[in-house]
Amino acid sequence: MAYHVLWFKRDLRLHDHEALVHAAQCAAADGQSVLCLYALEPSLWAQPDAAALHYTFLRECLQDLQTDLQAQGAALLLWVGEVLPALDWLQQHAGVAALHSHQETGNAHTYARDRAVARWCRAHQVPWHEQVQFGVLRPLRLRSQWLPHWQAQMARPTFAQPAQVRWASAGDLARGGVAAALADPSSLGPGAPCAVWQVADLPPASALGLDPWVAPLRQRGGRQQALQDWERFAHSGCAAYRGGISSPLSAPTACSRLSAHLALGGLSLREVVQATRSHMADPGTSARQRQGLAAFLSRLHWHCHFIQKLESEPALEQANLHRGYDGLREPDWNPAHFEALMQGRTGWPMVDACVAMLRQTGWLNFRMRAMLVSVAAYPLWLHWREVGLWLARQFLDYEPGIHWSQMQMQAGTTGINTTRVYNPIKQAQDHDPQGHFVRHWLPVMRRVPDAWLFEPWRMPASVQAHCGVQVGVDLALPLVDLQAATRSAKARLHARRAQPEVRAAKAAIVERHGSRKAPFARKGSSRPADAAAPSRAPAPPASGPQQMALDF
Ligand SMILES: Cc1cc2nc3c(=O)[nH]c(=O)nc-3n(C[C@H](O)[C@H](O)[C@H](O)COP(=O)(O)OP(=O)(O)OC[C@H]3O[C@@H](n4cnc5c(N)ncnc54)[C@H](O)[C@@H]3O)c2cc1C
Repeated sequence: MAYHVLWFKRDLRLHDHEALVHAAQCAAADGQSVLCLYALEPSLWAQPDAAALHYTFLRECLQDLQTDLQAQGAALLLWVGEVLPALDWLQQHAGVAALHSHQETGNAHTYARDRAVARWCRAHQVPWHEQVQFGVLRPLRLRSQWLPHWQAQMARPTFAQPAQVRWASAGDLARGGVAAALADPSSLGPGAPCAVWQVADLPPASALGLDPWVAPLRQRGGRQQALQDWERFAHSGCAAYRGGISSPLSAPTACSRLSAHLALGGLSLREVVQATRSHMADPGTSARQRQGLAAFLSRLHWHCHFIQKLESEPALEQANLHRGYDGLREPDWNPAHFEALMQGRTGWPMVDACVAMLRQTGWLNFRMRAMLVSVAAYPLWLHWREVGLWLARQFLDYEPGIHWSQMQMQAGTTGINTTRVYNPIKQAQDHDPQGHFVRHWLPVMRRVPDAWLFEPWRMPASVQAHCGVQVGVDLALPLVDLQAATRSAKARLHARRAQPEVRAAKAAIVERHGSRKAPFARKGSSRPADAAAPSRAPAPPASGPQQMALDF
């Protein structure tokens, strides 16, 4: 018996799972069964953006998936090894009628792996049916096609889990010899992969070579948790969304906290978009909640808008989007600055408190992420790539398409965005005026008097002695003079930007990656433009400062 292999990737759910629906239809048509496969690929976990934090969350997602599959009588084959040997092995022991999955816009490693899988499928004449995940278009020939595509994808009805699926059950696999062969390690070859049937039997993070640190206050993964998080946001959090998402004090509850669930697919983006719209249309939803949901909906556009950039330009994970910025920061890499940033010892309390929060929770709101990158990229003059790898390992919701596009945008190397520099002292004054946030995450700041909250390094020796805080010992001194270093960084960036060849190359980037239309009809409106007829012609590319303006 050959199987329709349903390869789960970052789509760990059964609801609104197009690849599952398609696999079930194909299996029903040719009298075969659907075999569910998840491959825990050691090579992927060896990449510099991987962390035990992600792995722990993944296991929780897999656990929910396995429970849901078991309730259907389906087995989940957990292959601990690379995908190609898994396919080889299944082909040899059972036969692969077809491979079914969602399209993935991942990192360079998964991109190369998917190309290898495509070659394998061609060589073995196995059809690979890849379904669209998110509102990302492959291939995107014209950027103006993107918004209509996003709208059409989000308007499609969600896929209910098919009632009748011929699943490969544990019993079928045992009878077909697959389970028995898997139980016999010699059938898998020397040194190599193994397969388990229970998530609990997956290897620990250390076996994958991962640093064991896992943020103790992180969010939990899995479909059930994702649904609970959505319910919390839809019924209480969203009322505080507008106005609440900028301060790191209010953001943890005002934001949806759905990003990690979207990254591993515990929720489909479409189901979130549709649930948001129906909640907005519900007469029981207050005006304040509706405003919050409308602003949230705009972020769901941005989700795919940014992933589309990586889909269209896979190199942006490693190289400047605008190659005219090559060599700008590279020669000046300062390991001491980077180390101090990672340790939360920059000397700017708001920055150091964010690093502490990130380490404990695996999450920061958008503004604080942007501030961290801005501090790294301007006054500390660090190249975005290493900083981005470090942050990728800290963010529970690491999504390569959003992450690398944002890293470059905040570092000023896209060539099409206005330079945005976040002053960490001003951010503290605006978003943590009483110092509740910094004092929570940096206990030493609790001893610093209010008058010195924003610039504690200026405390006179007598004040330091009085409050028992020695600057340079208990609190780091700022690594550089903020104003002077920022001014010099901006001047260097702008000098590069002014070069004729750099200016000349900008238009092509706007054409390929620029946003075409703000998701809102006008600023302040609670009516999302995406509610308009999808056939409306998109506006011409924006190239001014509003290009990437986010309505914070
Ligand atoms: C340097 C940097 C790196 C980032 N890396 C990631 C990442 O790896 N993964 C990730 O999901 N987000 C990333 N973001 C975007 C944003 O900070 C997070 O999506 C958001 O903080 C997640 O919390 P939330 O789900 O509560 O967001 P909400 O505000 O509730 O937003 C809902 C969803 O919209 C999307 N979204 C929100 N803001 C943005 C944005 N600015 N750009 C694109 N999509 C957005 C996310 O999918 C998010 O889950 C990054 C931002 C910056 C500045």
